[in-house]
Amino acid sequence: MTATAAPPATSPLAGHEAKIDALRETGHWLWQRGFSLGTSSNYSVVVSRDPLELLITASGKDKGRLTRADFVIVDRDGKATSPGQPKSSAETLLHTVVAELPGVGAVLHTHSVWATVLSDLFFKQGAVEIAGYEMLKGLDGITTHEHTSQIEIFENTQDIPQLAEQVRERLTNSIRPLKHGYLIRKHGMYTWGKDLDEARRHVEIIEFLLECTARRLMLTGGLHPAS
Ligand SMILES: CSCCC(=O)C(=O)COP(=O)(O)O
Ligand SMILES: [Zn+2]
Repeated sequence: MTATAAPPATSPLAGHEAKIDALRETGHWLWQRGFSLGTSSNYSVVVSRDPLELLITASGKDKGRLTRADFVIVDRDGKATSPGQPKSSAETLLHTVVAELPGVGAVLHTHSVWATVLSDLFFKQGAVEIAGYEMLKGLDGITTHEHTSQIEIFENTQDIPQLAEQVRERLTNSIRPLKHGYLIRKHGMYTWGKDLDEARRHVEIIEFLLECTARRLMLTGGLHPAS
């Protein structure tokens, strides 16, 4: 990752250099893994809780080569906190809706091949069901392989406010709230964590589990995810 100029002292980004560089390094890592190719994906960290403010990637940037200028500070409504900043991610509201949850410090959106394919293959079932894998224990709060995780799938849309409201309803659902992450059909994955390290771990773990699911289907020749 190449060094780029620090934001000027008058910029709303001033003082956030460490978080910016951590997100830049995250983008480079996700790009290397093939999870954030080209301009796909977006990433955010919470920089203020009350009022809620996020540091988020600007829209349309190559995520493998983010510069220190490729970031925006937004409020809970997804609006830039001051004029003159670049346009924030087109999916900003999908970050703010998750970041509103207490305990969330970072949100990562990726576009891996396996998440994209499985989000379509399992769309009619509503979720990818993942059960019995030791690697499930890499997800916050899971302590045994004897666990079933449902990675829910939302239909893709360009109407991000409407999708954000659907996600909000599922995040706050009292019976079975979304945990760890979700998929958007033929699009990608959202995951989050208490901080950037945990969100990165969740990306790795969920991607591993999705790849296991997909490769198992390919080897066994059928859509029998629970068998
Ligand atoms: C070729 S990626 C299409 C847009 C998208 O899904 C994405 O994740 C990146 O959008 P952004 O506005 O955050 O650059
Ligand atoms: Zn996307």
